[in-house]
Amino acid sequence: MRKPIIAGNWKMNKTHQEAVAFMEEVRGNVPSKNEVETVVCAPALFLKDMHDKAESSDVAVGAQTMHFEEGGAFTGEISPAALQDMGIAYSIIGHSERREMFNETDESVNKKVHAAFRHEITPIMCCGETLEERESSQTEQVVRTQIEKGFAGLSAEQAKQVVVAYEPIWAIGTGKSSSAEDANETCQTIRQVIAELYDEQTAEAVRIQYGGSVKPENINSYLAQEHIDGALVGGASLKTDAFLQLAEAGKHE
Ligand SMILES: O=C[C@H](O)COP(=O)(O)O
Repeated sequence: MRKPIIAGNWKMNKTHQEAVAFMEEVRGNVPSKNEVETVVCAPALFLKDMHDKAESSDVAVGAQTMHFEEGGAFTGEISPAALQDMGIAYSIIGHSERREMFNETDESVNKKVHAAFRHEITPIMCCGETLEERESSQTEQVVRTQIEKGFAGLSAEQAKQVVVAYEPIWAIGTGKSSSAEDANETCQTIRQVIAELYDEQTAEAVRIQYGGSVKPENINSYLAQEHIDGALVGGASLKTDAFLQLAEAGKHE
């Protein structure tokens, strides 16, 4: 039985004041982490204060990206050691916006996943196809390559702890969500690729989120699917009431 994981990705939104106020509002109201993991991935500037505000609540705070190096001359970057030092236990890795606008590749994604494990950070590793790739029937091959390269060199024990976020790029922030059945089919492919890389038991343990225009009104249809274990939510995670509804939906998966 895989525990559902609902994660918000705020992207470059909110001020520090708004971020801390959000945590104040949600910290006592999210479902128990024994039933569903709830994470808010916020701009790095706010992480420490959000984490402090969460105290021992059931909502966790995550980063949206991190570097794979321990430290050094990487202007503007955030080290995994710094995240770990602040108590940050999750990081999104390889979001399509990072791949498209900040030159992240399957190779750097793989290095970041390894760095996350060195620092006790759970990687939320993103994959997904463009509209062009989908329309030319390349979805399976694209996702297969992203998973094979992203998981390279991980032990089975590490692989089990990776959270994969399947986000068809054409469904991100567009209001055009993938049908739950189509999303499930690709998530099943992802699980199959992991089974080929490792074994069935490892593949069955990996949690796979769907992301792309998820909101309180449609999350249940995704969570009802066999291979979907949660959601990575952008726009709808910015409002406390919607975020709490999404977290609550995870509880009933
Ligand atoms: O990381 C989240 C995704 O990019 C989805 O964003 P969205 O829910 O605004 O479509």
